[in-house]
Amino acid sequence: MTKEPVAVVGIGQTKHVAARRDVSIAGLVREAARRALDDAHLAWADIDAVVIGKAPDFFEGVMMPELYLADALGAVGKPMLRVHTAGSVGGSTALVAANLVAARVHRTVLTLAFEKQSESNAMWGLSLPIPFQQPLLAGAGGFFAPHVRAYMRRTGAPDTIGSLVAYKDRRNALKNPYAHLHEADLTLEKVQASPMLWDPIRYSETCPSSDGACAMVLTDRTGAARAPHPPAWVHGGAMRSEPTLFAGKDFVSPQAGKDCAADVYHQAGITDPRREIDAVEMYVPFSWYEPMWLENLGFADEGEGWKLTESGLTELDGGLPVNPSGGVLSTNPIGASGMIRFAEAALQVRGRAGEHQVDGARRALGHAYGGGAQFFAMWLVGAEPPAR
Ligand SMILES: CC(=O)SCCNC(=O)CCNC(=O)[C@H](O)C(C)(C)COP(=O)(O)OP(=O)(O)OC[C@H]1O[C@@H](n2cnc3c(N)ncnc32)[C@H](O)[C@@H]1OP(=O)(O)O
Repeated sequence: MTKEPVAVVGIGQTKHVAARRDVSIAGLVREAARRALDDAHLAWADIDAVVIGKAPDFFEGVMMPELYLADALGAVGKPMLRVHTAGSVGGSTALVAANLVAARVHRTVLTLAFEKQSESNAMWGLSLPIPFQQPLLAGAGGFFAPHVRAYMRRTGAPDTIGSLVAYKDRRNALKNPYAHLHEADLTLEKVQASPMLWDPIRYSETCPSSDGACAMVLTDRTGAARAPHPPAWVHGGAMRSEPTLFAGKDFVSPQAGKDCAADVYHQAGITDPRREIDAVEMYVPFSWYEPMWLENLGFADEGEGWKLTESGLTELDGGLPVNPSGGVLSTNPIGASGMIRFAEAALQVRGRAGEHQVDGARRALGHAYGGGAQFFAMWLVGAEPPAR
């Protein structure tokens, strides 16, 4: 039996900020969900199931928050499911929801991901005291900085690349009203002069810690036909995982990421991603991950990703715009960040991205990764229904 085509008919985000002190976690998720329903012109009663995701409970210090969120998300009396794959969870959550529609288990599913990091401290939440480990592994930046160094050494990339990415993404964020950081007076020189946090990652080359939520309404062909705005259609979606550490693990370009991208392209009939994909929302928490993922996702040959960044190809008006929304570098409510990438890709092909719209975007890739670069989730969405 063929799969049911899956359409994204509703998208909602909160305005991401350092601290949403005016709402509880329940209030935060409800705000995003309400906006997604409004976009789809649907009511809570139209939703058959809810799939929710967030990163580790350690981030807010609230154990299993989903246990009390059913009411806020209109899920009382309906199936509700939580997904967890660390930082990639927003992407995996959307894929689990999409698969429920594709398998005809449910017709219309609300999917949502969130993080309210102001209620904890992600840096120290991510510095787990594992016995016999070197003690200076401070936060995600401390973990990923050596892999960035390895990339620079392997490729000979000049040390200006990271600042070019950061400057681009922060300027794109100025066009996105939901982005956390709006630094109108930032210059490339200021990025390059910002304090070094985790060598070679500077303050302006790292993501902030954000409070935020993102929600989407996914539905079948019948639901899409009733939608008030053009839907985004899922052409391919995949997840892959690998352990944090194993002999031969390539931290610069993990095999699981390559395999995940290849699977998505195969499902979507993409043979030349650089030319066939119009916009990419890629999970870049530290700026150097843009050239690294350009290679991992098959947009550039190994060792060449930084050249695409340097050439301006990934700018909003370039041939392959990367993170038109401002990306994770401008907004990082960790659990929600993967879903924001998926949602922003969908906004692009729906033609509803506002000021950060990529002209004529017909196919876009949403990408998420998490853990020790070990969980990957991606989807490719299009303006037209899938041909097969
Ligand atoms: C899979 C993954 O997602 S891996 C990534 C996981 N996430 C991280 O590692 C988070 C990395 N970031 C951090 O740890 C912190 O944001 C730091 C260290 C960069 C800054 O720490 P703090 O100064 O304590 O940040 P805090 O959240 O209190 O924010 C203070 C102000 O600085 C701003 N800010 C925070 N980070 C940044 C940044 N990188 N660049 C510019 N401004 C920033 C905030 O918006 C806030 O401004 P506001 O008061 O006007 O809203």
